[in-house]
Amino acid sequence: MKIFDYMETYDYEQLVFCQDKTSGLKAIIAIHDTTLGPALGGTRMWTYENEEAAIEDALRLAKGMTYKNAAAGLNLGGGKTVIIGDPRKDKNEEMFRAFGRYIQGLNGRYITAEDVGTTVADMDLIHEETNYVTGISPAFGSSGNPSPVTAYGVYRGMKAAAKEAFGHDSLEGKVVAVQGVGNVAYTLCKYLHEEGAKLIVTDINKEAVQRVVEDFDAKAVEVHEIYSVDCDIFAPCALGAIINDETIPQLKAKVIAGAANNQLKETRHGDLIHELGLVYAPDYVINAGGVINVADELNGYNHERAIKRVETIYNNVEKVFEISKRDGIPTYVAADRMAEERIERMRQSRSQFLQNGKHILSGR
Ligand SMILES: NC(=O)C1=CN([C@@H]2O[C@H](COP(=O)(O)OP(=O)(O)OC[C@H]3O[C@@H](n4cnc5c(N)ncnc54)[C@H](O)[C@@H]3O)[C@@H](O)[C@H]2O)C=CC1
Ligand SMILES: CC(C)CC(=O)C(=O)O
Repeated sequence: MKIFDYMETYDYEQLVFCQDKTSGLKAIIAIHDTTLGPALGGTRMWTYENEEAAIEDALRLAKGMTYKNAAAGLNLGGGKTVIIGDPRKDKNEEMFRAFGRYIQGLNGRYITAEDVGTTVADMDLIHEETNYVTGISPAFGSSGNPSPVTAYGVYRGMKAAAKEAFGHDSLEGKVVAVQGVGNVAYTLCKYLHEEGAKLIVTDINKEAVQRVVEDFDAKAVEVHEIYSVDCDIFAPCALGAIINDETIPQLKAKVIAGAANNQLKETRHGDLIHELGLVYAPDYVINAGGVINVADELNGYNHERAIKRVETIYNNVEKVFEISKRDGIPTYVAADRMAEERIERMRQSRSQFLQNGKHILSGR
């Protein structure tokens, strides 16, 4: 990968490599765009096949955060971190504190939160070194684990997608196939079960599967079977790139609505599902609940206010479908358009106060 070419093509601002020999920290912070405000996005810890895969993941996820935050109406830019390592074996206190010092060094350009492979306890360790971290323990007046709120947003967005596909937003009796039943999807399954949906689930972690089978009467299938099961809604809630050439022909669902980031392997897969008439709720629109929740901390956390804002995911998904139908474009393009237009509007309105590159009041 030619890093500067890639950064220039997709307009990335900054890529930071962090290394600490004592703790074993190897982290990559990607900051995509800070037009709307400081870049906010989680820290993922994962065992990447190689360094290039880690860099690519950080870059793709950071860009997704720019679009997610913009589409959710937040005054925040997009960034993300990946830490290379096995979250079950390689974590230690020094690692997260060293990482916290790197974040502090960015002086507020990047604010972190948890993501796959990291926990509230890890965020608390980062917080020992910097205030530019969200989703720390509620004891600090923070919002804690974002996953349950992400799940609520996905549930609301799924209802909006069901309305588009089936004419009403009730999920009672609908069969939902859930791929990956970790932090977000466990709570999502709870909402779906409570509404009377039937669940088919899979996960590489057998204990996680057992939990939803027991708690929510879900039917378990093998990992490779989840794409082809008879269902109304496919909810990808594990990792990205699962909408691809191999999986699309297998899908029986009419709706795709789930929590995973970067669900489309390539943009052409978004075109393909559109042509096939599938109703796709774009990933970063439907899974914005967690970031909306942690972003609320920046104003002094208020749970009710945050949840009210998460409710708007329903309307945002509806808006995407409207733009898609109005302009005859796939929903992923409609979502990008919605986000890009907001960023551009804000860029323009800010420039009203600039003359020759300097602010007209402060002269800076
Ligand atoms: N946690 C949050 O608040 C947010 C999460 N997301 C995204 O949602 C997705 C899920 O996040 P979490 O629930 O927090 O992560 P998690 O790590 O708790 O859950 C993911 C689950 O997927 C399973 N999994 C991994 N590969 C699999 C495969 N090939 N087939 C089946 N299952 C597989 C894992 O075993 C795990 O149980 C991720 O893509 C994440 O980036 C997006 C927005 C916010
Ligand atoms: C987990 C969130 C708080 C932020 C994030 O990184 C995301 O939405 O993907």
